[in-house]
Amino acid sequence: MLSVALAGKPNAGKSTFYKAATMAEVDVGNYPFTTIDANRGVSHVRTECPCLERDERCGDEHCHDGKRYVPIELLDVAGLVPGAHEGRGLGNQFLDELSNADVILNVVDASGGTNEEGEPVEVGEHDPVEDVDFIEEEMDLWLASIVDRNWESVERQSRSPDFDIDEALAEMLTGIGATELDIARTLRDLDYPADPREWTDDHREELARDIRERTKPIVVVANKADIAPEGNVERLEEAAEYVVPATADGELALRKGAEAGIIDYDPGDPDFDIVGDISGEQEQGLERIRDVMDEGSGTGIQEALNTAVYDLLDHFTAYPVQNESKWTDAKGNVLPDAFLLPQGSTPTDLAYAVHSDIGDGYLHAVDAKDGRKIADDTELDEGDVVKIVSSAK
Ligand SMILES: Nc1nc2c(ncn2[C@@H]2O[C@H](COP(=O)(O)OP(=O)(O)OP(=O)(O)O)[C@@H](O)[C@H]2O)c(=O)[nH]1
Repeated sequence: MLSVALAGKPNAGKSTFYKAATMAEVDVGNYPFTTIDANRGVSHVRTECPCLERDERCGDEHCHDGKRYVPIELLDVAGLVPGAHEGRGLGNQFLDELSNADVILNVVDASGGTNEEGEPVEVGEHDPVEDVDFIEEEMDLWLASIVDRNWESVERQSRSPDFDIDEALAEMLTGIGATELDIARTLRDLDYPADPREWTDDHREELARDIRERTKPIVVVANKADIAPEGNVERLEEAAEYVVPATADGELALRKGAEAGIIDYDPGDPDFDIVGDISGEQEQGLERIRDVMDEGSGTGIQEALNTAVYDLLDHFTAYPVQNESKWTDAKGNVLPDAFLLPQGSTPTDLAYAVHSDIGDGYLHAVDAKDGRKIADDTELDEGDVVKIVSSAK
């Protein structure tokens, strides 16, 4: 499962985001409990279900009337303060938790109501743009320290006649999610000496920064947009490439309201309806949330997760089925599974995502939308429904 990590200063709203995004709004068959442990839970990205192209909706728990929720893992990493990579506030332990993440959501307090240490100050007093750079810097320095710690070993290996720097670096960095391809691409972009003993600190820092950018891309969540002074969100949008204005508090209130049957809302909806009895005070609170939703893409929580997975990681959703005309599995469930795959994935990749035996026994695939056989090197697309024919049982 893809893994998305929430990072940021203390009090930026990570736990609120996490609570809202892992609430059991949609139960997904294989993952009945949304919380795996205290700070690791199941959340979802939202996409359009292919059942919208048919007369009937799938009607089960992961599809809400054509809104399809596909599981991902969400990690809530405790607040990071400047100097985290040197261990300040247990920061290096927390940074290590990012090793498993495929993409980072940097939750920033866009209201400027918390200082660089995450302590409360007057709203507008702190410049949230600083919090964009600081997380990147701490992550870069954390990675640089991993490279430093292991450099002696690379130097030692370099004395061997069959030394290969790509392999040595890949071995060092697979733990933080770097592949040999990431390393090869990074080394192609860097100007560096062939002998590791001639590398300077600058070479190592550059390597760390480049690998970090490749393996831990960042979406900035401009949280507390409901109370952010004018211009703050716009300045954040200028400071980083991917910025999503959000209200984590707002999303939590909406999900709780939906659970209690007071409001009609599905995660990621651009708006909500009040359908139950509520007090004047509650209504005022909900209208403030609506103001934020009107400005951006809903509360921003679903949008942030979707941006991370579909835009930054460049994944798409494919649906394997066993019966290509009914789009069902052996038990008759319609579109029972959805898989997130990187762009460029083929039917064989989908087969392997389903199960390694299905992948090993792959014979051919059929596009369930038109019933035609798909060439093995076809790049699948968002919403493809595919029957895989495999010799595996
Ligand atoms: N106004 C407003 N307040 C928010 C929003 N999201 C979270 N908060 C508040 O911000 C405070 C901090 O939120 P948390 O979720 O505990 O922050 P955190 O980043 O997890 O903090 P640490 O656990 O210390 O790292 C709480 O009082 C939240 O209610 C929001 O969208 N708007």
